[in-house]
Amino acid sequence: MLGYDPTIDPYYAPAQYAFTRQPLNYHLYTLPRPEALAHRYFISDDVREELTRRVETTRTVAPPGLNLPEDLQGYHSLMPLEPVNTGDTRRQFGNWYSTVYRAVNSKDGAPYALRRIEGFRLMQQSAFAAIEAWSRIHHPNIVSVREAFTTRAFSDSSLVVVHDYHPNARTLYDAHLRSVPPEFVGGRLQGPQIPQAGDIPERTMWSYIIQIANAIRAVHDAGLAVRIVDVTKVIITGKNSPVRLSLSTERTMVRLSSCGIVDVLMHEARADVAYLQQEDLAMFGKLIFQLGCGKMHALTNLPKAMEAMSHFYSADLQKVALLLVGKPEPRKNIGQVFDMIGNRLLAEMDEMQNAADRLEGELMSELENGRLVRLLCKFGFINERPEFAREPRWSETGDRYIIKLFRDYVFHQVDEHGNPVVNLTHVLTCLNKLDAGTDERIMLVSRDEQSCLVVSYKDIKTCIDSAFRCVVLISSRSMGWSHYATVSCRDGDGVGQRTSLRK
Ligand SMILES: Nc1ncnc2c1ncn2[C@@H]1O[C@H](COP(=O)(O)OP(=O)(O)OP(=O)(O)O)[C@@H](O)[C@H]1O
Repeated sequence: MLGYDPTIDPYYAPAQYAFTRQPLNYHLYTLPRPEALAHRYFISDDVREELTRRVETTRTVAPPGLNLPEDLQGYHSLMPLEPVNTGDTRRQFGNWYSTVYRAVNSKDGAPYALRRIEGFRLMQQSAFAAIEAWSRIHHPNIVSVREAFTTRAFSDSSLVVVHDYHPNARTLYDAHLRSVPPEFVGGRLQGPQIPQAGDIPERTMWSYIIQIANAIRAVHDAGLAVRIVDVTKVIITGKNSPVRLSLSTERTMVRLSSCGIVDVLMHEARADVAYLQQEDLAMFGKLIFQLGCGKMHALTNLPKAMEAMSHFYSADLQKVALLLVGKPEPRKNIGQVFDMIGNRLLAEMDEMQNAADRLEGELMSELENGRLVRLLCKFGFINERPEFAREPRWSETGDRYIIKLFRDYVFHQVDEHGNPVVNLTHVLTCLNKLDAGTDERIMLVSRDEQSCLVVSYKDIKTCIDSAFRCVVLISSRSMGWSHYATVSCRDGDGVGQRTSLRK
């Protein structure tokens, strides 16, 4: 591609385990595109990078020596999503040691997030009833719960709860409250980063509040309680960049993770749901104070926390936080939060619709690409086959000679000095016209300039279809498939014909 410099490699090193991968230039397609061209052929670089990173993360494998089970009740390829430590630094879930793994389900081949709680003994099967109730909740701001089981595969008695997997998810704690020591990035010293009150813009705070409140409402409406609304258990699962930088801020998607686990762990305690729902609200209020004040222990001194919040956030936001951490009372419920946030909800809706519009736009620019790839594959299958070399139809007097000439016309253009012309727009235009089979005529000239043919895209399309069907037929015969219906190796308009083959 024009301007492609393989030495400039936007190399991305995944955070968890380093591995080597082939350099991939994310901007490969975008350079030849003139800025003035309104129509864009490919999704934007930031979306492509984000999605590529997700795919890449999904395919990372666990380093050797972790001694993980090969099969865990139908899940394989376990990969820890957090450092697997021993000793004092081990990660805890309440009073239990816990680790989150990614694993692939053998039945559907999809990756899932498995939270393992160590040293758990199931006393009553009914403890899993809550998981069934949770698996019926499908909400954009809740990480879906799939199933739960106990296992001895880790050489102990563990509880495993399976959730949907969101590659590259980060907890709110990691994103906003974790202190980062000074470090060298690309040869430059950066940091330290110490979270401060007011670090998170008010708009983002409202977005978090609305999304989490929305999730809590769905859970309460289903007669359940979240039971753990915590900065380490709310994950950021994606970012929608602004439609236009000047118009809006980036919108971040957050989801409650770890749902259903406390219900199983505390099954025997049998607490009243209304009481637990009040606890959810208090935990939610605490989370707002933590994020607003930039520290975990914000609520140890409420007046000080309020003062810090008042410097950076509106009175409305403070009111919501205060309501939530206030005394539990029967009339207090998550609906009250929505009564208080009125207009902010509309702003959030605007952001969501803008984000949806933008993604739809991105989709539009990729819409034709699958079709063009299929066309290019057809081309690849039929062009330059040595077995056709002696066939008269591919010779200079044969009807399929135009496929060769057309290939040169599309890909092997040269300028007046004989230098290659690399013009993606020309290729895409030709392929689109070919796929549509337009009546437009073009002049195909052989390299030695001895032959010259004037043909329409429709003619070329017919030729390519016929040649491709011929290749498919020969290939299917060699595989023992008998010709069943309409495949024809003869020339003719193959448009709309279907191929069905039977062994
Ligand atoms: N459903 C999920 N999909 C993808 N990643 C997840 C999912 N749930 C959790 N994670 C990731 O797994 C890691 C560990 O999650 P965990 O909830 O244990 O957070 P934590 O910060 O380690 O909290 P704690 O200190 O309480 O252990 C985090 O990086 C989190 O982003």
